[in-house]
Amino acid sequence: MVSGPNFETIAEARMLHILGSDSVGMSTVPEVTVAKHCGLRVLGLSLITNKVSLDYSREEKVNHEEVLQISKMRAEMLQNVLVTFIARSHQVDTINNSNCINSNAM
Ligand SMILES: O=P(O)(O)O[C@H]1O[C@H](CO)[C@@H](O)[C@H]1O
Ligand SMILES: Nc1nc2[nH]cnc2c(=O)[nH]1
Repeated sequence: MVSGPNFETIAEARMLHILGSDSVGMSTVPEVTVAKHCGLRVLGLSLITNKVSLDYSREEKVNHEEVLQISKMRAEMLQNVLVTFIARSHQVDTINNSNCINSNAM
């Protein structure tokens, strides 16, 4: 994680890569920290929107417009992932609750 608001420099990206990072973001970790502080259970999902450059000779730079564009392109797919996840967790809860009722009845 980098705190932003700027994207990581190539040196920072290289350091993160050497430390074993597969991806980098700005907001997930602070959001999870606040959510846990408030006693919430958290499921983190990250959409990877762009490549991070590790190479000084690479011309392309990360930009916020690209992040927004890819996010818009993937919004429906993410919505489907979430709807499926919520529906399946509800099924698991229902099965777990019915097991509790059955075992209580014995
Ligand atoms: O940490 P993530 O969700 O990648 O968010 C960061 O990425 C975007 C930068 O384009 C900004 O919205 C910033 O908050
Ligand atoms: N730190 C960081 N956050 C991002 N959020 C979206 N793309 C990026 C990125 O390349 N770096």
